[in-house]
This record gives sequence, structure tokens and C-alpha cells, in this order.
Amino acid sequence: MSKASENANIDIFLRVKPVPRPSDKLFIDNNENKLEFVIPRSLAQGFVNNQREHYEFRFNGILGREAKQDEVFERVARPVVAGALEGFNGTIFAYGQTGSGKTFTMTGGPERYVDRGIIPRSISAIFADIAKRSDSQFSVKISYLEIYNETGYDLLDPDREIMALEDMPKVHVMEDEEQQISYRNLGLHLANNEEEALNLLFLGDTNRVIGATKMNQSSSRSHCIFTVYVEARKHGEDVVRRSKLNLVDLAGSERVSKTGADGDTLKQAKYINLSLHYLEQVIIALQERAMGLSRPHIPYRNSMMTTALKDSLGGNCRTTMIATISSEQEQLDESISTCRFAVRVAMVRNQVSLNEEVDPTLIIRRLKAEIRDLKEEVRLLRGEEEVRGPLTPDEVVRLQKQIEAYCADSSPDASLNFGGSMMFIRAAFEVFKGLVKAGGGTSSSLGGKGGENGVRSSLGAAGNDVASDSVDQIKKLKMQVQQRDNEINILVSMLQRREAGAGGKGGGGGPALQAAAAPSLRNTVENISIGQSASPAETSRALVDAGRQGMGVSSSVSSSVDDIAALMNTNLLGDRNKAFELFRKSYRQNEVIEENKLLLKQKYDSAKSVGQVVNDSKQRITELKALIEQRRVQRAMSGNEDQEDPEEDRCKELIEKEKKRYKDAFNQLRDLKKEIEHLHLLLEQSRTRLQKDFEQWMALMTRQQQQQQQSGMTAVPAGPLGSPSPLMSRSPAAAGPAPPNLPPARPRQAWGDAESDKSLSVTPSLASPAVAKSGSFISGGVKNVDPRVLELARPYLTGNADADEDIIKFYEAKAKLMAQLK
Ligand SMILES: Nc1ncnc2c1ncn2[C@@H]1O[C@H](COP(=O)(O)OP(=O)(O)OP(=O)(O)O)[C@@H](O)[C@H]1O
Repeated sequence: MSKASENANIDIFLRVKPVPRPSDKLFIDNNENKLEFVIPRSLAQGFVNNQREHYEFRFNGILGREAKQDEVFERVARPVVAGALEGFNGTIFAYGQTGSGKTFTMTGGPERYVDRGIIPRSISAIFADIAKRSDSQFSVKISYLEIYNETGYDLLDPDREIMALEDMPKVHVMEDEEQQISYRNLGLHLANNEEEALNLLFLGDTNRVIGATKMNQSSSRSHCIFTVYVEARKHGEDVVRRSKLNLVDLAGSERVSKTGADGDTLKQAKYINLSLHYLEQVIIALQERAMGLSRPHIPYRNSMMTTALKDSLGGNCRTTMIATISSEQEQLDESISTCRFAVRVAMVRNQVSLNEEVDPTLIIRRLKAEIRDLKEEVRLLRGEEEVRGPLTPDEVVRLQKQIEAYCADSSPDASLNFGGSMMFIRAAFEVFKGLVKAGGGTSSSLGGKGGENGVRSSLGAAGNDVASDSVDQIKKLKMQVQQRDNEINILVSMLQRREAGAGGKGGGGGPALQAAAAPSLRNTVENISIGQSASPAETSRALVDAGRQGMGVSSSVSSSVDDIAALMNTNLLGDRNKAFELFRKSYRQNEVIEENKLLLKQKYDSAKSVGQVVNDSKQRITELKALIEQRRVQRAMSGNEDQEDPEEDRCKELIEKEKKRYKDAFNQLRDLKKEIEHLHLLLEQSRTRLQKDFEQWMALMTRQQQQQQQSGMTAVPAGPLGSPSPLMSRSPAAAGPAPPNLPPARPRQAWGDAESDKSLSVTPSLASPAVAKSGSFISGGVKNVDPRVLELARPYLTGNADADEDIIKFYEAKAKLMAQLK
């Protein structure tokens, strides 16, 4: 099965997240790839080992706070990705506490193109490399698995549950099936090109995001495995290379005791921590095995995640770990424990081998073709050719199609078989001749004037002047031209669509859900809106307003307060368009959306001018060629064809220059196309998020209004009270659902510790665990909360302390106002 085999340790890299106030107890030595923590004993309380003052960890590489995403990709991922294309399995996994930058490193920031993470960059690198390698035929498939509470979910088909851990023993029939079992139900999706692969990534991320709200902000509590399966067949060989590239974003690694988790959250945390605990056990067992301490059993099967990553840990895989830490003082203990884990991982030895095997179907196919050719040769040599009349029109058409397919097949293994008949062979030569004369365009040369009839009419003539290398040349040129034309066409049509969209007609689009079902660039650029009938003018005015207001809920609250008041008082909730405009104005990601739209416009403008250069160059080359041809004809007519022509030489030089210009511009255009497509996807994702968040916000607002009506109170605008509406406050849950790409409220910041819990002065009727835990806010200002206020607030409590604090403050303010009104 495999030829080469090497022992390789898992590489470990450290990435340090930039933070406003980095701790001065942490020192990076880039020359030595060393990280040191120097912690005075007085500060060490609570650390894992507070006897020590000095910790030192070495890595294969350190990516400091200033490291950009492209550097991270080049240093960490590029070698693993290159290996996957050669037939070596690869895994890159990110490990670190919640908020330390795992998702940012693996997937990237959700808004900016430059913030693309390892996964989209790997996809680009894979397809760029495939495009350069004409010696093999590649097939790329993709799966995207999320493991949450020991259950697997197919992110590319969210209705499909992969399997629960409890079911595993039932299906564990054979040991070597283990790897497939965790993937039993996981869909593999063919990606023919970069665009299709990126679409799958975005689809999965969107499903992850949507799932996250369903599962109560679980993104930091689930493991995600994006896998690229590469299959390569070398032309003319019977071997196939298959490799798997796992790109893994693990759940946050912080310890349960620190998160203050309880109830359902505890269950999640326990599962996550359990699976990370099992990961640690696997690593320890592997470490012991590497050190020669006999310990044959590696407990992969304890959790779904370790089962899924069995190959990556101690198996046949080039694995790289990226440990992410946040360099704040308060996170030092978690950072130290992440580094400790990384150092353990570095001791694991994998057995890496080339996944190459002879493919019997390829051998059978090749042998069958050989037999058929030989049989036909024998018939020809024996002069057993069937005596029959000339080719029928149907036979000519079939022959042309066969030749077209042959020319279109880039593989050197492509074969053409005429059934051992000289009549067919001659006819085929004629078809090729027609192709050469027509300049290589198969269908045009066959389908037009010189098509069926043309070929048929010339079948009688001798056709032996087509050299076989011209056929190859034609085939290659035809493919190149076709490919370039396709790419240019795509860009031109994108530009046209955009221009049509910018014309302003019908900018309202249709219901957003329709737009989501059939996302188009125009929808994305023009309609970052879900209004059903908002006119383009209204939409753009609102966008300008929103742009002026700047970003973030907090900055826009004051200017939106009147609007909110109006909304509450005049029941504007019934008017979705207006409500949406209000919501969007204060949406925290609005600025980034605007930025991306602007960037997209700039990219389109550049694409337009570069496209112009491409077209001009093409035109110029055609003109220069025609000029040379014309001069040659003139010379031939005057009998001077052998005479040197300096003008022709000059034209040739100019053609070379133009070709270079064309090539440069073409490459630029191709890169721009990629960026445009990526921005398109980012905007589409933002639009989906915005819409989803709006729906939830509306639901919450409506619920609140109904509640007020039921309790006989008039709707009171939140803003004029001086206390922002809970729905517009800065707290993620209170502001409607937080845009899911933002970090969830960190439990340790939001929840008080056991000490402050004791000082709670709330009534027992307050069932919300968050309020029960919210020692910090209770002790920090709202000490004597009126139980009636708490009763009123209770239906809206979210379980998030920040949000609940805002909600209670809101009801307090409202109660005060009601009292004044009486
Ligand atoms: N290197 C970085 N540069 C700039 N911003 C970063 C960097 N790393 C992380 N961030 C930002 O920090 C926040 C938290 O990062 P991220 O969501 O990637 O953390 P995480 O470790 O994946 O957390 P979780 O376990 O909750 O998924 C995000 O807003 C992210 O954009």
C-alpha cells in the first residue's frame, strides 16, 4: 500500500493573540522559538503550580501578536497542504482556551478578505497547485463535521446526525473500520474548483453559526473538522494516491472550575472537557509509547473526537498543532496549561507513509483497451476489413463527436478508436484537417459552414497532411483558449450584472429568503436588506445614514433612541421594513459590511480596467499577427518571400511584449476574480447573519410588547428613560442575539465567584441561574432590587448575566417612570 514511511513528531506552533493589555510576565524569544513566563510567587496564587516562578516552553515556531494570517498559513499550513497533494495525510489542529483565536486562525475573521484563515487559504493553495500539475488527474472531496456533546453533525447537511457516542459499540464491528465509523453518515461533497470548495466551507460555517444559537452559543463548545480528501492519478500509470487533510478547530480548553458552568452548560462543558480530557489521555499514552515505556493501548475510542482524529494522533499523518493563547494577565494560567499540553503533543511520533496503491480498475481499463486495439490491429493486418459502402451521415456525426471528446480530454491516456476500419481512419484524418484549418475550434469547425457538410464533402480527398503533434498542439491551445474565455466570460457577466444592479432598477429585489435561496451578487451588493418592498433609494439612504453613524450598538443607541421610542409607541413592529432599518442602523457589524461593499466595488472597478487591458492586448496581438501575415503575402506576391523584413521582426517583438502584458493582466484578473468571489461570500454570510439576528430581535421585541400589553402596561420607550432598551444595549444577548461570529459572553467575566454568590439579595423566586449567579452586578449597584421588578423581568431573563443585568435595570427604570406617572 505505501512506499515511503517516516517517523515524524507532531510539529507545534504557538500563536499569541494581540490584546490591548498584554501581560508583562510573558516573554517571547523568536530566535529560540521560546516562550517564558516569569511570575512572582506573590502573583502565582491559583496557578497550577504556584511554587514555581519560571516556566519555559519551546515550539517549532512562534507567531507573535503581530503575525498576519498569510504568515501563519505559510509557516504552519503550507508544508502540510503540499504533503497532502503528494499523497500524505495531514492534520492541522488549533487548541487553546475560548477566545484565544482558534477560529480566527483556522477559518479566519468573518469580515475581511485579508483575515482569511488556514482553511480557505489551504483550499486556494490546493487548487492553485492542481492547476499547475498537468501530469495527474485530481479529484477533491470535502466533508465538514461538528462534534457537540458527543454527537456528530454534518455541517454540509445539517439534518443529518452522524452518530452518537452511545451508539458506537453497536456499530464497532471491526477494529480497522474504526476510522470510517465516526464518519459513517458524513457526506462527501465533490469540489471541482476553488469556488465550489469555498462555497462548501461557507455553507458549513453558516450552518455552524445558525446551530450555535439553537444550541445556546455553543460554538466555543464544539469541535469542528473540515476535511479535504485528495485523490490523484498520474497519467499513464495505474497507481492512485489518496490523502486526507483534516483542519480542526477544537473546543475551548479552559477548565470547568474556572468557567463557573452549571446546569446544561455544565453538561456541555463536561462533554467538551471530557473529550479534551480524553484527547490528553491519548496524547499521554502516545507520549509514553514514544518514550519506549510499554503501553500498547491508546484509548482513542473514549470519545468521538479522538476516534475521528485517530490517524492524526500517532497514526499515518503529518500533524501540526497550533496552540493559541491570549496574553492577558488574567489568562496566564490557561496559557501555561495550553503550552504544557503542546509540549506533550510535540513528543508524539506519527508513522507517516505515502498513500499510494495500484488501482485494479485502472489496470482493467487499460488492459481492456489494449486488447481491443490489438484485435483491431490483427484484423487490419489480415485484411479483414468489412466490405461496405461510404460512411453514413450518422456515422460522420458520431465520428466528429468522438474526435471532439478526444480533443477535449486533457489526459494523455485519452484514446481514439475507429474500429479497425481504414475508411473511418481516413475520415478521421479529414476531421482533424478541418480542425487545423479552422484554427483548432472543434465545435465551430465542425458545426458551422465547414461542419458536417464541409467535412463530408472533403472526405473523398486524401487526408494525410495532418501531423500528430499538431493535433496535440490544437488540443492544448483549444483547452487554454476555452479556459481563459470561460474565466473572462464569468468576470464580464459579473461586471454586467453589477452594472445592471447599480442602474437602480428593481433594487428592492424580493423577499430576503428568496435571495438567500438564490444568492446573487446583485442581491449581495445592493440588497443587504431584508425589506420586502424598501425602495433602492430608501435602502441606500439608510446605508449612508448607517455609515455616518459608524459602528456598534453603543455608538448608535443615542441616535436611535427616538426611533426605538417611536417603534414601541406606534407599534411599528408591524412594519418590518422600518423595524429592519432601525435594527440595521445599530447593528454592530454594519461598518464592516459597508467596508466590504466598498472594497467589492473597488475590486470590480479594478477588474473592469484590468479586463480592458486583457481585451486590448488580445486585440493588439491579433492585429500584429494580421499585419505580419499581410506583409508575408505581399512579399510572396512580389516574389521576395525569402527576403528579411525588419518590420516583421519588430511586429514579433511587439507581440512578445503584448503577450507578457496579456499574461500579467490575465493573472491579475484571475486573482481579482478570486477576491471578488470571496467578498461576495462574506457579504452573503453577513446578510444571512443580519437577517437571522433581526428575526430573533423582532421575536424578542414582539414578545416583550405582548407581555406588556398583557400586564396592562402601555409600551414605554426605553431610550428616554436614559436607560437603553435591553434590546439595544451592548450586552450580546440583550441586544438580540449577538452576531454569532462575535465571541460569546465569556462566562468567567460574566459570572461572579462563589464568594459574591453569598451576597445575593434576590428572592428565591428568581429562578434564572444567571441572576442567581450575578453577584457582580447585584453587589455592584442594584443591590435592593424590588421583588416585583424581578417578577416582571423574569420572563425575559436569558441566562446571561450581562443581559439579565440590563433587563432588570430596564424594568427598574420603567417601574420608576410608572410610579412618577401615577
Ligand atoms: N490574531 C488575531 N488577530 C486579531 N484578532 C484576533 C486574533 N485572534 C483572535 N482574534 C479575535 O478574537 C476573538 C476571539 O477569537 P476566536 O473566536 O477565534 O477564538 P476561539 O479560540 O475560536 O474561541 P472559541 O473557543 O469561543 O471558538 C474574535 O473576535 C477574533 O476575531
